[in-house]
Amino acid sequence: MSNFSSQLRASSALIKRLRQNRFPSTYPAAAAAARSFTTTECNRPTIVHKRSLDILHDPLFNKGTAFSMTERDRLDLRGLLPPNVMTSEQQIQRFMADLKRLEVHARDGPADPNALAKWRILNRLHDRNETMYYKVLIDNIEEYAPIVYTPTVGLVCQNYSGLFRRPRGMYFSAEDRGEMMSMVYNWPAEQVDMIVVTDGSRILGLGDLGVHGIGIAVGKLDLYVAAAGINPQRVLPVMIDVGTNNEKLLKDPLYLGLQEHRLDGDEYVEVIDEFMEAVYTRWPNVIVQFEDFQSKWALKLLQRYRNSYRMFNDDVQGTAGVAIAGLLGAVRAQGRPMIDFPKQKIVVAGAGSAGIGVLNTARKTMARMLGNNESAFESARSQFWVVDAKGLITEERENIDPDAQPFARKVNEANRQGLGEGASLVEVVRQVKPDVLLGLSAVGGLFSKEVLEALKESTSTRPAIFAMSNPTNNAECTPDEAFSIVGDNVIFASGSPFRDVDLGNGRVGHCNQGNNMYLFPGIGLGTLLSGSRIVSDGMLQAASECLAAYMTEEEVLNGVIYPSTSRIRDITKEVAAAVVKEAIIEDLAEGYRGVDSRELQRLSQEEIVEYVKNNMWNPDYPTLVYKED
Ligand SMILES: NC(=O)c1ccc[n+]([C@@H]2O[C@H](COP(=O)([O-])OP(=O)(O)OC[C@H]3O[C@@H](n4cnc5c(N)ncnc54)[C@H](O)[C@@H]3O)[C@@H](O)[C@H]2O)c1
Ligand SMILES: O=C(O)C[C@H](O)C(=O)O
Ligand SMILES: [Mg+2]
Repeated sequence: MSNFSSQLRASSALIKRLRQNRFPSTYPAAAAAARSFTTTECNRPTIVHKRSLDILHDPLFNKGTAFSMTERDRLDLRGLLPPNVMTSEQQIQRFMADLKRLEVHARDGPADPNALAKWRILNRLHDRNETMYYKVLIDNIEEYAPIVYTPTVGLVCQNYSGLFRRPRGMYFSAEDRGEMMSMVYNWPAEQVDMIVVTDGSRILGLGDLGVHGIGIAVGKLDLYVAAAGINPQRVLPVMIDVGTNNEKLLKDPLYLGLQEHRLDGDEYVEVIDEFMEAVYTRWPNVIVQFEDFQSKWALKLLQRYRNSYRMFNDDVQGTAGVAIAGLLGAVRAQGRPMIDFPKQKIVVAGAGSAGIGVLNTARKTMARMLGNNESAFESARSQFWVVDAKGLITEERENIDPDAQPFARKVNEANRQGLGEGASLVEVVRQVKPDVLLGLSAVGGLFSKEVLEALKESTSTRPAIFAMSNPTNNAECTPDEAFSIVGDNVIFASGSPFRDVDLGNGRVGHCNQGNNMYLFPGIGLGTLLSGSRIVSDGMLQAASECLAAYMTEEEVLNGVIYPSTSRIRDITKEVAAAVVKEAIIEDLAEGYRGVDSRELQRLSQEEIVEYVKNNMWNPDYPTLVYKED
């Protein structure tokens, strides 16, 4: 038993007795009992008549991270705050550090020097008035998605210790093992539709940010509300804090999470298992989106849970769908039919959870187009050249990651191309002359001048560059670099938003945002409204195909392969409808609320879209009626 849990257990008798203090002081016996715990009049406990979130949301009683563990147990706060208990001095230190940081960022900070300041103002509104917050967000989504979501959300996570004011969501820490099944009941909502959970181990391309990664779950759920119309009262951001391997955070006295190295192996899996069991016990219909788990666990956990729970991994599956839609758009932009996709030579830089997700799905998509059999699947493999931190992956690679193994080039194939194990990205691009260069490496500037110069020799009439790593500084190249070095004709997409490029004479080099935000809200909403117990490959494929088909011929020929963010609510509705339809076709749809599976089966395509639309929450004030308990 850890020191922490033994302290807790020893204090349980005391907790029970202190609970008596809730009696009003007109009860003489209780008042006397209360007095027996106080030494002087001035530290006599304050009587409160609320617990849980009501306490945190009441500025009169809220102590934030300074609630002691015994107080957290007494007031049903366990799990509603990050695990590290702070002193009031530390709280003030964090606040002051944050205040000063704003000045620093205003002088020489990120591209939008006011981004963090805007985030704070929006965040305060979020804390005060949710309906108004989402109205502002929906009505100005193009302007504020980059603030509440990528890229600013990355900066928010990096500075979370200073930005933290009120908790949002739940924290399950390694110290909560054995308690999660009861802790979930500390969350006040009877119904939860969407959970986005992270363990903070790989936040965007920023690495292990530990408990501060909760910001990413909050940002994703903001899009669930704004784009998919999930009711904000039914979303739950979750941080599973199993420690951090970020040495800076481990040494930082102001870090909000557990200051120990990450759990690993069976111990780690047991924590995630316990969390999954707990949330599905309380909310059997919830959908859990896994977000920003390091690749080491992302793929394993997906395989572990995807056949028994309603869950998906956004970085693996959402990203793959968005990338495929973009890759098909790039084929169309060359004036060729989508069915020519299997002829594309694709160099992928990055073989982590996102890269592997894209590779597997792209290969399957090609195989389907080539006849959907074993030999089609085998021949599709040869379209990909995969480069990771150690260079080109071939079968000669020692200790090759099993997930990357299917994409390792045969040695003789590589040699024929003048390449060998570990060849550099620039060599690979020079020799392969690919149609597409796709980056999910988290390395900013990886598509250097040399690499882009090499891409000019592409055999494609219109090469495509996907610099998908986030946030902005981690993009493999900028659209300016792409258009100026490779040429005006290039198709360009990046994970984080950039401005379009002025090519002169009124021509525009379009910068597409190739981000999984175009799919995950629709996948979640479609799964919810279909009532499917799992998120099948077919449902994911339907989502991706819907996004691919959303763009008109004229748009793609102009280099526009993804919709603008201003259309995100519309595309999400369409994607959700495609997911519902596929669930019906696969006989997975069990219905939602008053609509059962038979009724769903009778709906026409238009009626499915209407059904989705009618179930999307809108930011309008409801009429309020008061009733006594
Ligand atoms: N646009 C999107 O929608 C989207 C979605 C998911 C992930 N991403 C981004 O993708 C990036 C990677 O995510 P991940 O989970 O796969 O991370 P990861 O850290 O697991 O994988 C990174 C991969 O890049 C490789 N790499 C590192 N240095 C390299 C180099 N110099 N050349 C070539 N490859 C190199 C690594 O070997 C590894 O295979 C992150 O920046 C993330 O933000 C973007
Ligand atoms: O969060 C994003 O913007 C996309 C993606 O999920 C990522 O991890 O980079
Ligand atoms: Mg992610």
